Amino acid sequence: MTSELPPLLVLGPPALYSLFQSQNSNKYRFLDAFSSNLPLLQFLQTQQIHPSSVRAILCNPLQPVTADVIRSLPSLGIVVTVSVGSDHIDILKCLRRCIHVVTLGTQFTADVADIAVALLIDVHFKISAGDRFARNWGPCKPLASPSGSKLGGKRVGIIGLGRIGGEVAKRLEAFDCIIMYHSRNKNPSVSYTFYSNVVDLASNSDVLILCCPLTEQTKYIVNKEVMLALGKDGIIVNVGRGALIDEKVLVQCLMKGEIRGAGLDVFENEPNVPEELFALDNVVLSPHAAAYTLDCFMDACEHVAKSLDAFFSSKSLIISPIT
Ligand SMILES: O=CC(=O)O
Repeated sequence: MTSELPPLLVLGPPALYSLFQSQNSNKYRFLDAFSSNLPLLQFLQTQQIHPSSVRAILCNPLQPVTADVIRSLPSLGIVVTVSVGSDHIDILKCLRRCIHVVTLGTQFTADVADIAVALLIDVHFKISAGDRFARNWGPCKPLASPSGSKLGGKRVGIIGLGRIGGEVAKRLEAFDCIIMYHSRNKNPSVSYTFYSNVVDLASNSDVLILCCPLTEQTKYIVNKEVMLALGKDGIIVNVGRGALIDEKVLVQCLMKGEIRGAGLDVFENEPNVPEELFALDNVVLSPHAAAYTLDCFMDACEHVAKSLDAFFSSKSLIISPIT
């Protein structure tokens, strides 16, 4: 009987948890609050669920777990997010209430790093722009302007040399790029040049790749000054979070040619992408899908399943450090 199963409140688009649901429909009663579009308490009422019987939330970055949500659920004991980042969760409120917050560990690292490199290659070599051109290639049409230079030898500044940033660095070293970085702290185990100041990193880079978490300190870490320091030949790639960049300024810089191009997997107000970007050939857009592979989903499901099993059977949890 599904009604005897523990309720699992799902906040986030169904695509991201449907695999988990298909594997665990005999363990939990899935309550899809995201698709209902109703306020939470009203939604629970329609499901005949008392708020105090909800002990677990499964979520992802597309729907915030706010202080209000947490307050509405007096027995909440765990929030599991199908993401590495936790900026969509009111962590302080969870800490105060002793609610476990479980994020992913390394499940998405390799794929996100691959996509960061893919976005860079696409913008630099104008692959998507060339694709659009080739589809309408007529006999008298000149070729679109070529890419300026080789990728090898480019100076790549990575902002956030954590797990993903480290993998991006490894991949781009194989392309003969020169790696430098900015992080909270200098990493003594790497020989890449460290910049404690992002403007200095940008002035010495041809490419900036954002791989850091979104926090109060990193919001708009790439602002106008940083973009101007990177300059008109510079490319920005963002696989972190949209609000790491001042998006309005980014749009202006791209339109005015104050930077050369951008590869963006994340946006400030997802799912809204600034429309001005649609007409620009120097931009490659991706719908926050860097970890959208079946392999990633399977690994993530395993981690989520273990965490929820441990919680509901009162075993100790595998908690990834919150970055
Ligand atoms: O955005 C995706 C993640 O944080 O894993």
